Amino acid sequence: MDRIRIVGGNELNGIIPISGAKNAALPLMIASLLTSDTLTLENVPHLADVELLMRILGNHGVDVAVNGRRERQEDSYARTIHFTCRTIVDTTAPYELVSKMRASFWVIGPLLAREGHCRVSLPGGCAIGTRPVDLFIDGLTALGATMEIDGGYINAKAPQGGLIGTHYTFPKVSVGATHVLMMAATLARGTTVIGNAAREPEVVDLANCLNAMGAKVSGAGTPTITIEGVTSLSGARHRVLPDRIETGTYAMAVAMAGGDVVLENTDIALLETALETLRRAGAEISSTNNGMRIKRNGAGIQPVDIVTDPFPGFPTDLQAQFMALMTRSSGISHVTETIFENRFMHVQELARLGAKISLSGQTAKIEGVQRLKGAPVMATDLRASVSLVIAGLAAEGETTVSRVYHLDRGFERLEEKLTRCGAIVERVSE
Ligand SMILES: CC(=O)N[C@H]1[C@@H](OP(=O)(O)OP(=O)(O)OC[C@H]2O[C@@H](n3ccc(=O)[nH]c3=O)[C@H](O)[C@@H]2O)O[C@H](CO)[C@@H](O)[C@@H]1O
Ligand SMILES: C=C(OP(=O)(O)O)C(=O)O
Repeated sequence: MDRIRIVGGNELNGIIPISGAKNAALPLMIASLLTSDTLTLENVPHLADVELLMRILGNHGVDVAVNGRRERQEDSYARTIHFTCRTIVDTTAPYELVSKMRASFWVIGPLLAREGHCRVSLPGGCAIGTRPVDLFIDGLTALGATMEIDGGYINAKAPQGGLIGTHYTFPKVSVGATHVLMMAATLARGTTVIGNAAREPEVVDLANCLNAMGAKVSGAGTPTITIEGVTSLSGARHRVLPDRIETGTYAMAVAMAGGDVVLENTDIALLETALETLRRAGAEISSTNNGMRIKRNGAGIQPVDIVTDPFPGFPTDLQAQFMALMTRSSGISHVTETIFENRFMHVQELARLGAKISLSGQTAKIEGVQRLKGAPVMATDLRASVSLVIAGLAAEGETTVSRVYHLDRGFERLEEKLTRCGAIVERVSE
């Protein structure tokens, strides 16, 4: 199994191209199930999750054609991919595939809307909490579907004549359930109003794509989304928005290691809360033509408290990375996780590098230390794994991160992007 080897101590200087967002690409790809025409997506990142979803969609009858072409400059490999689902050949999403990635469960919305029935395995994904699917079940039930759990699967059935528009307010904000209800409602009869919807930029990206396909979605990006059902959707061409979590991750890497880096093909407006937090921690951040520039000022890293929250709050997907940064701050900081109940597995791994972190319920107290020292550590989930890389960049000596498959789910060519900026990071195969 591969490991990532990091020799800490080098500053980062140069340019890092930001990829298309994994968390936007996945629902956008799933939207291809809603039409018999071709959905063309540009700027699709090359990630394990994307490849797995291609296989899952292929199982349902989606033909996937990849136009590997180099965009803009040699270090950008954003792909344009055509997804065509003339007919749905299989309405079952099997356990073997869905259990590997949470988002693959989201096929339930389009399959139900287009075919009127489906059988979808309960999901797997990062082990960061129990991650139930009650909101999906309640939301789709509100659209008239019958939902039944049977042998680890959900059997979903739309009423005769298809799903029916409804008013449904989520009791809790869920990104995935918002994606699914929005997709399902595009082909429902009548108007659906979703209350307490997730406001994440990826929800807006999906709504824009659905509208380009002929859907009538308004209000995405606010807590109330309105969808007027249409009888069919057509093909479209859509560009996946930049990955705000990858952007924030590299910004934190620079804040940690020091240096001066331009993050290209991204947008500062996608992660204002996280960047404001980084400024308070001592980073200098400015907007550029097509991205941002980040420098660490001379004052070192200041301690800052954060609380994760749905967008526009501080993203849970940057919590581990920020905690890694705080391990080297000049004081005491607190990180409170409010989205997932078990998203602190990086704590014990950061401790192996010499970090001082104590946990009390959903809050971690981090006492900044003068030095971290390299050690073998283990990736436990996607964002935790990259937090260990960030810590390794500032640790003395060698850090090796095992279970790199977590990292490959969401970070495209991480070693290459960091190495080009002067870091010593390499993939070692055993
Ligand atoms: C592929 C993708 O986009 N994944 C993101 C998505 O995950 P995902 O869509 O799975 O996360 P949700 O927004 O649904 O989860 C938020 C909270 O709602 C709970 N919940 C969710 C659904 C449900 O039916 N019942 C329920 O209780 C979850 O357990 C969690 O506590 O949003 C998360 C929160 O920003 C991110 O960390 C993930 O990276
Ligand atoms: C938690 C994540 O992904 P997933 O929802 O697919 O587990 C993530 O992207 O950080």
